[in-house]
Amino acid sequence: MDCSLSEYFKKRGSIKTIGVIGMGYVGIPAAALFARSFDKVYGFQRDSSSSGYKIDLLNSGKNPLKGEEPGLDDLIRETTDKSKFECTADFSKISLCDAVTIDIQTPFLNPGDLIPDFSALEEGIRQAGRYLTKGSLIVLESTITPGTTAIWAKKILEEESGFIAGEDFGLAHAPERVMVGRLLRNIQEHDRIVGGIDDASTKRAMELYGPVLTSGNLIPMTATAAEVTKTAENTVRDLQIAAANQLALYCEAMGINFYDVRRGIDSLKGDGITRAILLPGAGVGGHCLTKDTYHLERGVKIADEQSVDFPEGVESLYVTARHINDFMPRHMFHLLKKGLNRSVKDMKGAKVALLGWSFLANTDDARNTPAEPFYQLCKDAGAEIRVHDPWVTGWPGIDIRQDLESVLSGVDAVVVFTAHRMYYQLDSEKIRKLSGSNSCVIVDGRNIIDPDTYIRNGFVYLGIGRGDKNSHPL
Ligand SMILES: NC(=O)C1=CN([C@@H]2O[C@H](COP(=O)(O)OP(=O)(O)OC[C@H]3O[C@@H](n4cnc5c(N)ncnc54)[C@H](O)[C@@H]3O)[C@@H](O)[C@H]2O)C=CC1
Ligand SMILES: CC(=O)N[C@@H]1[C@@H](OP(=O)(O)OP(=O)(O)OC[C@H]2O[C@@H](n3ccc(=O)[nH]c3=O)[C@H](O)[C@@H]2O)O[C@H](C(=O)O)[C@@H](O)[C@@H]1O
Repeated sequence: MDCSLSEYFKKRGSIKTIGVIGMGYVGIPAAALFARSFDKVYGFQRDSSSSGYKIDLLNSGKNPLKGEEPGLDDLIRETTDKSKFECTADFSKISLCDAVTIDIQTPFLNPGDLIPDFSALEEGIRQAGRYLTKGSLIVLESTITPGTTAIWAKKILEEESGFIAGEDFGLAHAPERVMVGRLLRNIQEHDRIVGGIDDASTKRAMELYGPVLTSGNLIPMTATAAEVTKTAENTVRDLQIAAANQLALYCEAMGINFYDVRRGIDSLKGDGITRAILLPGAGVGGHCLTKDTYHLERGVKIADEQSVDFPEGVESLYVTARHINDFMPRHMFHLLKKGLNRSVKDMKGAKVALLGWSFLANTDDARNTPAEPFYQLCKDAGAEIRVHDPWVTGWPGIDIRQDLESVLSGVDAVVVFTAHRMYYQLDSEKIRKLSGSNSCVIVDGRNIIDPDTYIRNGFVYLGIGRGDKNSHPL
């Protein structure tokens, strides 16, 4: 009689060798941290044209991720030097692993139809299924539609392996909660949601994640609850940002300073009073908040439980929040137009400096950057737009420069899209001289400059949420 899954795990003993599929922003730090706590980690990366280069780079001890990631360069060098972390495209080595985690991208090509592009994820899961062994554990870390682990992934793994999940191998979902710029710290310090398809899988997954946590705690639940937790926490964050963006648009319309209102609202303290007025901005980008709402919405739609009881004909609050956040680059375009009108210049032919292409400060991650729709609006309106970013060195079809002075020389307008550290040092006098204009427009999408300094220096200032300054006297 075949033993139970728990007995398989017991026979195999403690987890020693781990596989991580997908060497990206999540997989690389995850693999490096596992390598510090366990005997051996294989980083599985398909040898694709866009990412295959990472295999040799990582094996030479180098970090493919740019941007500031404290501790990651050293950890990669240390673990590869000790041959504890090895990157490979040979998926057969999955058969050597006691546990395999999957960190592959899960984008939506067109959120409108709620169909995610799971093609890459499916390929990775099939590879895992092909080579997994009895008594191993498979953990999906990618952010996925609720219901994916226990239904879709389970089916594929069983098809490929001929084994049964929950009997021959463990299966769980343990979502990553990292933020670019603090990847290592977040993996170690955030509480870790661990959701197995059964108790034995959950317990085994806790053995996998426990050793890498420093201050974080393990939070066990079911696989589907873990999927809802992850997609919902990003959905709620997106909603909070949309609330701040909508309030900022109202403050602009009413001629008041959003940041006065925010300080006022935050002053109300006391039991049970919680509030988090986040920050309005030029838009919401990244690989997660732009898609996880749609994973949650899809999860509700495909769940075979009873249909959701919701007000007739009312759009989901969460999808409305997505629309508000996706509107912000267009609002930035409206502010720019207003500024150029005030400095008696046409958008057509205007020279515009766009500062910041990445979606987040001090990183090279520009996926779903809100700067792109803004760039397109300006181009379609006939403006000549130049892009600066200190971290993003290339983007298809966009000339991104690292020389700020060349981007600023002779411009009619400067638009701040990303709060990169270096932009806090922008000098209004220097920009005025470089632009050569006595009425240069400056649009602050991240509240990083002081309006009065620029207004005193002859700029036409506009800022998100700054209704008190956006119609200042010239
Ligand atoms: N980037 C972030 O800050 C966070 C991302 N996540 C989630 O983690 C998942 C991964 O995201 P990222 O690491 O940012 O994506 P990424 O695009 O940076 O990395 C994915 C990696 O997997 C590789 N890959 C794709 N298909 C493969 C296959 N079949 N076999 C082997 N390798 C394959 C890609 O070449 C790439 O190197 C996504 O679901 C995302 O939503 C969750 C939290 C934070
Ligand atoms: C619930 C939560 O905090 N989720 C985090 C989020 O991190 P992410 O890398 O997407 O960065 P983020 O700080 O949410 O910023 C996303 C976007 O939103 C914008 N943003 C952010 C905060 C704010 O007050 N206003 C604002 O406009 C940022 O400029 C950026 O363009 O999504 C990550 C993910 O899931 O990838 C997740 O791991 C992180 O913990």
